[in-house]
Amino acid sequence: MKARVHLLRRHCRQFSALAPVPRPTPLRSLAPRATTTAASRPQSALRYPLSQRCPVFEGIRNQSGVAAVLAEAAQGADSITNESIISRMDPKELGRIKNIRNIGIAAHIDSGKTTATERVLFYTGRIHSIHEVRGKDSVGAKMDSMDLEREKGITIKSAATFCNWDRKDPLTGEENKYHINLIDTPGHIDFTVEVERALRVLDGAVMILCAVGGVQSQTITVDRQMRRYNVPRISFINKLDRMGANPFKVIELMNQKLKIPAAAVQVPIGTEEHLKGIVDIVRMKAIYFEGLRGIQVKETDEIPESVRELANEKRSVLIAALADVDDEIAEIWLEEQTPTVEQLRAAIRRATLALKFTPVFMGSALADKGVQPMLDGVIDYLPNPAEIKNTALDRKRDEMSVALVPYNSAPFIGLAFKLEESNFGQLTYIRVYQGMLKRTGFMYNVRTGKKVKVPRLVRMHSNEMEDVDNIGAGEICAVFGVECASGDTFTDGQQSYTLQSMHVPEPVISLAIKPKSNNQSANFAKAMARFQREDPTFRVSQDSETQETIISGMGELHIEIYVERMRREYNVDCITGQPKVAYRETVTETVTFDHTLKKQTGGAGDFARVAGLIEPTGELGDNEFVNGIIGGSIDEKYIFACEKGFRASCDKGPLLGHRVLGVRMTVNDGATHVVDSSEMAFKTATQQAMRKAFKDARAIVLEPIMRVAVTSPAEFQGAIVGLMNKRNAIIEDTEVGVDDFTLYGEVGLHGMFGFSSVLRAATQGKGEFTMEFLKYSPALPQHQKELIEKHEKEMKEKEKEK
Ligand SMILES: Nc1nc2c(ncn2[C@@H]2O[C@H](COP(=O)(O)OP(=O)(O)OP(=O)(O)O)[C@@H](O)[C@H]2O)c(=O)[nH]1
Repeated sequence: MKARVHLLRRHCRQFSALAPVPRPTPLRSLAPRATTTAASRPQSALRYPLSQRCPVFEGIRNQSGVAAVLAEAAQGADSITNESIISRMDPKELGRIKNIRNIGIAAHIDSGKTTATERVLFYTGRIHSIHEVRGKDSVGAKMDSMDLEREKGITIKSAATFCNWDRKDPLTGEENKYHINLIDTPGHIDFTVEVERALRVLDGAVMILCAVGGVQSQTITVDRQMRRYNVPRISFINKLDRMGANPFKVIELMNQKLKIPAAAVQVPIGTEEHLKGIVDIVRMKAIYFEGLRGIQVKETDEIPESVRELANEKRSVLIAALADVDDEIAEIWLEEQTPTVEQLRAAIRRATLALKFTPVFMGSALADKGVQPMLDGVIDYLPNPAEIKNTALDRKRDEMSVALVPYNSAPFIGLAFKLEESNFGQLTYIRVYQGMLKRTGFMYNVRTGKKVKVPRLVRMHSNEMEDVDNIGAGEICAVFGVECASGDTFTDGQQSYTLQSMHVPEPVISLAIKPKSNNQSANFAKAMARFQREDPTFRVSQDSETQETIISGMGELHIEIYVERMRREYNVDCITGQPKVAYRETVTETVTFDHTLKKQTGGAGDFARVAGLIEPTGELGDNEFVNGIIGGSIDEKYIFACEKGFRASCDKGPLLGHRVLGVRMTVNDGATHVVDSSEMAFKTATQQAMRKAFKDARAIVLEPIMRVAVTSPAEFQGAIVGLMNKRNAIIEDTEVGVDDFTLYGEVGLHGMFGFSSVLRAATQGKGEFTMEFLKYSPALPQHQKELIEKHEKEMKEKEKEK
């Protein structure tokens, strides 16, 4: 089919460009044929007796309604389709859920996420005036509620809000009030976990791109994250008012660099300072934004002469792109017909939900243009909660994946995806997947087995909240006073289901930290505990030798922000050490060991003999301990001590004292003394054996390799390449734009400390860079040698001090 479509493309493009704008006919059905993870098993699965496949649900066969749907969903994630769930939904509930959208806004730094969200809140009547990010009125945008965010003009924490969008469908004339739960996420890579957790619980997303910057490094990261969680998206090219804005170049880059086909559903009427409005090329209408802050949307059939040809051309491109991903449009095309507006709109929705396509909207949030049609796009093309297949794991059935049913009348299942300390205690954000959450009701924490009361239930509006009595399936809310960890599943106590949590990246840098004065220790400890609870990428540990507190995070900015928050929010000034790279250690060869610990010089002695081998596991992941003892040469209780010794050695590797990755130890022989052997002796013997064998097994130091993107005006190209070469970077790609230059490469993290000031100096403050963890790789031999020598010297000095 695809090949034929390609062959006919040129001919059809011509045809479509000349075709008259079709007259809208009543919309028949906008229901998608396929959804993101829509199951393929047909409903006829119900013909088989349930008890044959799932004894748990034996007896439920005769039940009808919700029980039958739940039983079917419990057969496995693929046993039921979203259409089947929706078709049997109570009409009132269906009416409610069809009008809900849970969406996130994600993009590269400074693309205008917060600025666009501010407009969304204004146009939906949630706020009554617009304040800009770094605006002259010093108020700051609603969603950047922290002082630090307003001062720095960056989003640090994702913020949730909700709003209602009254919409009259232009094709059917149907009027509806849509309830939109919206999460604005930070753009900076150091706060990427905020994007991860938002995407984990949202049903759809708006990806914002800059009309000048195009596809930037962080756009690629966000693209990856959206794919990781199967999140359908619409795209919005912002900043059309900027000099050099070129939305079609951006779409070309999207098609080249992102792994999802994209095509415009709008074209601009003018760009830069001539931006006047946009043309909706699905319905072929010109749209202008008038009145205070563009609040009045004026639509006309008169497309300005200057963009008429462009609009026709881009409409053909849109149809061609859809024909590649949607059979219905492909067929229409092969028959040399032009799809109707209804067919086009339905195809865009189908393809978007099936993750095969992203429709591209455009405008300028700052110039108050294009935001309302983008909101209409959220309604038209992003899924309601019932159109997304959400799954859980059944702990009673070997973690089998089962489907969740977004009915209010189903048993409650929710995920705590974000925690925040507030003046009223811990605030826990929950996405309700199934059933209802009620104020003063009870829920059970699956991890701890504890029953907890829900004393207060709220909807969040940035840092403000609105009390509610209950929250239905498919919605997002927050509860107060519930002790839990981020990623915990809550149920009604009857279910054995758990929800998979989000991906948490490993921290890559760490530094020693302590309060300046001792009387701040209590506050310091409080702050540490809170930050750790709220942010899974911020870790706190204690160095067992120096007793120093070590904090680890995703980058210099991440750590800097926490140190600053400690000062502002807890009145604790801190002294920090130099940032350190989180190196790792591993072995590259298999070696055997046979080690005896023997201290038997009068009185109670120590005796333990351990023998076996250590080897690489083949993956730089968890370490493994294997009990290979046959015949009882080491007693079972001492084997456990051996494992403890091995794990302790892995926490503090023999080369540098950094964590060990990917090592397997097998203990297959040993000896025990009736009197002198003890758990302690076996633990110590294993540690000693590990220390020696580790080095014999050609141990190496691994360092975090970062994926780096550096952008600056083109004149600094040479300087940037020089800076990266000096850091032994592998330069993967360079891009020279009209007047800017971007370099993509991989660099060892240790070379990147202090890079922001070096870059600033080399580019007159005009260069920018982003970096994110890519992988662990062996450090260069010379660097390894230096690190090991330095570590050994420090250890000797410490020894002397003792
Ligand atoms: N010219 C122009 N500037 C814009 C537009 N939208 C936003 N900006 C400016 O771009 C800067 C960044 O905007 P934000 O809304 O903070 O961007 P963001 O994506 O939320 O930023 P982070 O969350 O820090 O990544 C601000 O100075 C805005 O005023 C636009 O449409 N046109």
